[in-house]
Amino acid sequence: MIEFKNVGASYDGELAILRDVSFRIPDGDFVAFVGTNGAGKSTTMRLVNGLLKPTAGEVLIDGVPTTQLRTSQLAAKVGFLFQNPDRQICCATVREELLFGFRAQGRADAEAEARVDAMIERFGFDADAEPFLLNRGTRQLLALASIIVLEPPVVVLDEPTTGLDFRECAKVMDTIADMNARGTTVIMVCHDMEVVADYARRVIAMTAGQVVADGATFDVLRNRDVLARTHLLPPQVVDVALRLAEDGAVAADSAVAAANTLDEMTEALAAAGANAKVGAS
Ligand SMILES: Nc1ncnc2c1ncn2[C@@H]1O[C@H](COP(=O)(O)OP(=O)(O)OP(=O)(O)O)[C@@H](O)[C@H]1O
Repeated sequence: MIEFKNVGASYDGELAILRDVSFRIPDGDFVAFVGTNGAGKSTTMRLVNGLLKPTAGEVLIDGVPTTQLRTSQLAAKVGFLFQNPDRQICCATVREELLFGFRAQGRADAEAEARVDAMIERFGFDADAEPFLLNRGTRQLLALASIIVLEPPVVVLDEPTTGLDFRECAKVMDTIADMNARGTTVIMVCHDMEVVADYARRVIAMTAGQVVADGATFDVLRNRDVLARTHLLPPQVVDVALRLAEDGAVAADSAVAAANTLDEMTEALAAAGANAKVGAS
């Protein structure tokens, strides 16, 4: 469990970047932080992994304040994927890169080697390839794999899909969803509302260093007031559903107005079309 209790944060000790931020993330949750540039999302991620300590309130990991945890204890609990994979890639080969975390934790044993081998096979990596010569998507996957291989209970991902094409994005996100299905808590910052809609179970929306909404993904993404305050566009299917209801083209309580996904919208429109045909005949 990750808990923020009335957290404040500052980089220079004077200017408050976060103000009175509180939330709880239970084990196994999949939470997306969304909001405008500069809202404080990355700062929140740095507080979760202990890179930054709060200037007010407390950040608790399994009930222990991050101020009382050593860096190695924090690293064992929280894996962190930087926005730019090149900030964490540092080894000469893919295999070395995947072993790096084990070496840093002093446990590069036979089990570590076996897990690294399994990871290489799973992603189809070339074990001897030089990481910096790989394309951007593969470097991002390698950075992600080097965290997953350590099996931390919590992963924090700062914009994991930035700069990836559609297929790379799906591969990275499906890997993250798979980790979550096996029990890993996932906390990510994401600017792509389609990705958020497809994968996150919960959304925390921030603006100007404060939380403005925290709830089930579509409760937040369908809330016009929250969307306006955070300058976010809803996912396209939600946008169509909301507009049709707002324009009076469909009833506010209809299945079309309630559709959140492409499947739900297709089904609702097909059913509405079938009804119209029955009515016409
Ligand atoms: N290392 C730093 N030193 C000083 N100020 C910083 C630092 N990092 C971020 N800030 C400031 O803190 C505020 C919040 O930044 P943060 O990166 O947390 O926002 P964000 O919501 O993640 O934005 P983005 O979506 O652009 O990444 C911004 O005003 C930013 O300029």
